[in-house]
Amino acid sequence: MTKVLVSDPIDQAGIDILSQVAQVDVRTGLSPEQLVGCIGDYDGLMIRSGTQVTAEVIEAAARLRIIGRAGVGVDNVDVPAATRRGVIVVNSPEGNTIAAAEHALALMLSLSRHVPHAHASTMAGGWDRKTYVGNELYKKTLGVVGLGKIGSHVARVARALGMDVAAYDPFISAERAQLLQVRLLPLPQLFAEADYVSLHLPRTPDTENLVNAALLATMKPTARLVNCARGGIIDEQALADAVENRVIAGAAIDVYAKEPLAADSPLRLVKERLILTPHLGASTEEAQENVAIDVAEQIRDVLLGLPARSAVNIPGLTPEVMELLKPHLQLAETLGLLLSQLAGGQISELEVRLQGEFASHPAQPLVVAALKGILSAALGDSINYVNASLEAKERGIHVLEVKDDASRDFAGGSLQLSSRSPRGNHSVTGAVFTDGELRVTTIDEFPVNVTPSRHMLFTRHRDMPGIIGQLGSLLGEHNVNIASMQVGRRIVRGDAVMVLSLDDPIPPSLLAVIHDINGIQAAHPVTL
Ligand SMILES: NC(=O)C1=CN([C@@H]2O[C@H](COP(=O)(O)OP(=O)(O)OC[C@H]3O[C@@H](n4cnc5c(N)ncnc54)[C@H](O)[C@@H]3O)[C@@H](O)[C@H]2O)C=CC1
Ligand SMILES: O=C(O)C(=O)COP(=O)(O)O
Repeated sequence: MTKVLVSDPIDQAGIDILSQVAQVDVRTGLSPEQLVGCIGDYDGLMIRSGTQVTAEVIEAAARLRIIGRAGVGVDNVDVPAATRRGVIVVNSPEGNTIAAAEHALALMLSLSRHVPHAHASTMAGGWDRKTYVGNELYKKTLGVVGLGKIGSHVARVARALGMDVAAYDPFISAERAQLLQVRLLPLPQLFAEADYVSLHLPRTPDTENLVNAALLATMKPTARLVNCARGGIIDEQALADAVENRVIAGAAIDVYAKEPLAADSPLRLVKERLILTPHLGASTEEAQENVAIDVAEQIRDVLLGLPARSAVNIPGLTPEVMELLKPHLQLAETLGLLLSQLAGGQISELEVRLQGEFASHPAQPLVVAALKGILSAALGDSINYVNASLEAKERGIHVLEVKDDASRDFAGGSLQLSSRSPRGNHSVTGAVFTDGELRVTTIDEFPVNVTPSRHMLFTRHRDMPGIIGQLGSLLGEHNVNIASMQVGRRIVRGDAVMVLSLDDPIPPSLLAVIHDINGIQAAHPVTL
């Protein structure tokens, strides 16, 4: 009997769809231990943001074929662990967009007119018409950080309210911003100019604590901050201090670094000018019906052997073709992520070259997997195999697909990604060895032979005595353990590349020191 576990509150419409193909057990509020103890009985799992699907849970899920996230963010799912186990992860990229946008706007208006505090004061018997004098949004400047689906809708409504809208989004083209009648600004300028800042970007290693004490201090003392995106993007202690000390005029927060928000959180001590809601951005009847139906249909389809339309980690292909291409898709995505970090930002052209036996595979899934890897730094959970091509097109990435079956560099063929960007051209090549292991075989013009690992460091340098030793010693001094090291060069004492697989991430402060080593021309930390 096919069984599906629903471990967070899901609209009945979704339960009804699942019941067409499976026994559905609704068990919310499970402890991590309880979830690990029961997940082995289930073929499908449906969640929202409350359930933590850890590697331990996935390890225990012997029968699990699909995890359905009824919403956008899958940061509560160990997606790499699911992919390694061949468990499809799907989400609903658009089902709660309007709900989240409207909650951000509701918080902006509530902040401006002190609604919650005025309500509490009146309910307590007060009649205070002085303390709660507010401000208008009309003709004020809104700064949107992350001009994606939700950020774009917030911008549209804000403009209808008579606001001037600016945005910071390093991955959005000027044409798209112009279409939305939004000015693109660098982040520091946006925070300095805005009367309101609203965050609508994913939580990624690059956005962790993006809004810190220093950035908050650049805001106008009359400015207000709203976060309906993800916790962890704002340093919560810094925010509590900034509101308490009137560095900014107020803030409204819906999401938190760790949820539920701790009882002793510094945010709970701020009595005025701060509004807190318990992750309600998607909590409307309409959104919950949307996401429940969207994801339940995908779970049903996958359990019936059909492709999923919003697969986060595996393309919408039949499971049989998937099984055949899985290592090749993982290689393409890994090379894409690697290339995006070597290119350092907006890629304008991508060539995907299928060489040797690779040329016999369908190209589109590999192109899509490469694009997913390239865009994953920008889009986090929102990028998947279904929307990667569209998102790339919207970001002005021109894709070239080349099949070169004459190439004989590796028995199983190889895949080469080459990029053009304002910061130069780069290329990476990889192959899938007979044991199924992925290998990076060239970086730019240099031959290497590296197994991708979670933390890596790539350097371009002059081939000279001592440089390898210096880098090794420096990493050791900062407790960064080297798993493997490879040097690629064309001529002795010429230009060279070094590839290190690391057990630990490179702290930003260490990267600056690495750049200062004599002979180092470039250094790129990569997290896969
Ligand atoms: N509070 C809630 O209940 C909800 C929260 N969310 C969260 O809202 C966020 C946005 O969701 P969507 O608009 O659907 O995603 P989206 O993918 O459509 O838009 C995200 C945008 O952020 C941009 N971005 C990525 N890194 C950036 C950076 N470092 N600086 C500036 N911009 C950056 C991307 O280019 C993209 O345009 C997601 O993190 C999602 O999890 C979504 C729904 C409900
Ligand atoms: O869709 C998202 O990313 C959300 O944050 C919504 O979270 P929820 O489903 O309301 O727990």
